[in-house]
Amino acid sequence: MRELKIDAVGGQGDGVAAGPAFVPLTLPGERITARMEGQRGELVDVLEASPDRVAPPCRHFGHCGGCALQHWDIAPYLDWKREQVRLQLRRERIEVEILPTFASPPASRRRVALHARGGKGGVRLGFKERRSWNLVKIEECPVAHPKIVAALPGLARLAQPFLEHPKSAPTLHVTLTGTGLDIDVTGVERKSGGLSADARVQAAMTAGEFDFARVTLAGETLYMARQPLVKLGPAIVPLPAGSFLQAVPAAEQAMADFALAHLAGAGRVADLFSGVGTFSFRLAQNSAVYAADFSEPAIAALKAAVGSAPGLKAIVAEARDLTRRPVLSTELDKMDAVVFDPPRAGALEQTVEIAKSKVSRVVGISCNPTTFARDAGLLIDAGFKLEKVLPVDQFLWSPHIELVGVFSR
Ligand SMILES: C[S@@+](CC[C@H](N)C(=O)[O-])C[C@H]1O[C@@H](n2cnc3c(N)ncnc32)[C@H](O)[C@@H]1O
Repeated sequence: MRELKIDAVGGQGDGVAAGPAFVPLTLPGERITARMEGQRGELVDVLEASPDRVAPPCRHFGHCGGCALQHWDIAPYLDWKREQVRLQLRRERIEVEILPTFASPPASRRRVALHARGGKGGVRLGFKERRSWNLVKIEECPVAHPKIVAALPGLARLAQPFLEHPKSAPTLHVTLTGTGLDIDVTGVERKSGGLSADARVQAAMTAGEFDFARVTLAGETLYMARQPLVKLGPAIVPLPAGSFLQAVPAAEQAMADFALAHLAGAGRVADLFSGVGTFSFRLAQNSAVYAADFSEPAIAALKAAVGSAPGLKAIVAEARDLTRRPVLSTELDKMDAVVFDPPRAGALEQTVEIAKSKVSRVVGISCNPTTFARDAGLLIDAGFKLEKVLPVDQFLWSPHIELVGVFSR
């Protein structure tokens, strides 16, 4: 057992003391005791608590790996997220105005991935434990939308047939859409014939009983009462199974508002890594849009939704791998602006082309400040100024941070 003084909260959300020693569930300024294993510790006791320590709103907090920072008052927690963005940008020697973090409200997350395990007491449905593969059975979740929380008993029933093979470890990817819950199940053992006919029927019956919109098995439709639809700006989009969707509608809107404010008056905009058109449809209210993403189902859904919003400017969408076949600088020269929103790995190859082009306005949206800082560095070297950054707290009480940065030259 060691007594430690916590100096800061590190990038993974753990308290950090001299050494370094990392102790989860602690806060800057606290004196604590911890049981240490190497550099990692488990909190035993808080001897002197921070004035910013608050009672966590969820009874699962501390065990559940979904949240790391519920014990921190919201203002210092949001400042810490902003500071994480500043630190990552500083590593690339980028100094920029960073706005206060946009805060997603509790109970607003429309997407969760729930793991299911069998056992003597029946199906357990929940999230992974902190630093373990064990499962915490979830009965409440202050982050998820109440309609998802209310559906937990039905989702546990739905998981049952997917556990028929002892090697299956199903994950239910649950999305709350405008027409009800859309559930894509992965982690089901495919050998020995895959899911049996009986299990498929049982899953479909349960889906009907609980009025789920659709159930798919790694993208294959097992049951569909209604096409899952999402409203993205002015458009209504048929969501492909297992498709990417921003986790919190309010955060999505904040990102879109910030991006669009920078692009006023742009005649043509390229929306790269467009997904199903989260930003494309909003952009197309004022600008002609070229959208590209390597997911063919996402591009098909985007195209199918164009007619749902009258009065939009032209939208052209293309399934394209932007790592292997980035949109070339010569193609981008015909655009007035570019929006890019890549996965965690960033958009190195595509950014090189943006940098070489004549485009003068760019918006970068990212779920990884480290790769964003790298890509931003390339644009700055090519004469862009990173004007402002908006940190977005889309994954409340987790260490994840998203951001939008606007560039001009
Ligand atoms: C963070 S999501 C953003 C999607 C969309 N902008 C939105 O907000 O809903 C990243 C997108 O990048 C796409 N993607 C991943 N790797 C890609 C690649 N190599 N080329 C093109 N698109 C890719 C994914 O299909 C996904 O739609």
